[in-house]
Amino acid sequence: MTSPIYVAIDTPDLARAQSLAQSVHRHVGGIKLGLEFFCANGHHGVHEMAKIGLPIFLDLKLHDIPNTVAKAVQALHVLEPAILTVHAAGGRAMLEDAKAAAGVHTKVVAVTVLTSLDASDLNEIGVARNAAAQVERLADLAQDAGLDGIVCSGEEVGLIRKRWPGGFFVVPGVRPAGGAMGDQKRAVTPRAAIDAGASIIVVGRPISQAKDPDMAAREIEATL
Ligand SMILES: O=C(O)c1cc(=O)[nH]c(=O)n1[C@@H]1O[C@H](COP(=O)(O)O)[C@@H](O)[C@H]1O
Repeated sequence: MTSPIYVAIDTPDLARAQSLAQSVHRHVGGIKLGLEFFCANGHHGVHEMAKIGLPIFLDLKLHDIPNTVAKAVQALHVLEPAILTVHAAGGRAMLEDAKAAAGVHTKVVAVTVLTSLDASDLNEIGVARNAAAQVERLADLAQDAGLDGIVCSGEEVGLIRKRWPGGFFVVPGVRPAGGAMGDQKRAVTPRAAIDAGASIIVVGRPISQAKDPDMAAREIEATL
């Protein structure tokens, strides 16, 4: 069975990204490339990483007016990402246009409430409800707009899976028991995320900062 672990390759250094992906490629199901990597290496970098032979999750969290996002998604077609992220807070028209602009082989998923935010952060940006209620609302919008799924924390994925049984759910910010949280605030263990209904989990620093990234990936895989 394909591993549900997508390793987040968060570095601007292409050679380091290649070496990290090579070292873990037998124990992960895909590679997630985000803003840090893409701003430094662009299309060329994505093409180079695709040579490793794993699906590419392009996490650019697009969030702009519908026309701009649709044109950006079209410009990414040539990269044929397996998964692409947009922000649900961009609204219905932006979500619909992003999905329409994506190729048939690309899953478009909407980021709901970042896993680095808690209730007090939400309150500061004018969201009075708690994270779960806000994720629920944005997940309903994403489903209505025809997206493939959402990104949320492991604390909410069980609730959303019940409302949207066929959805594709990405859970980042997971931490092995006792692992350093860093900037993550709504983290669960990889196993808890999968048990609650995650389709895939995104793991960055617990693998990339480990002394032996391959061993760290294997240890996480063994818990699933
Ligand atoms: O869209 C994402 O992947 C994402 C959404 C979110 O809410 N939280 C989140 O941490 N991420 C990404 O998931 C990865 C988590 O990295 P670590 O905290 O190092 O495991 C990073 O690449 C983040 O950009």
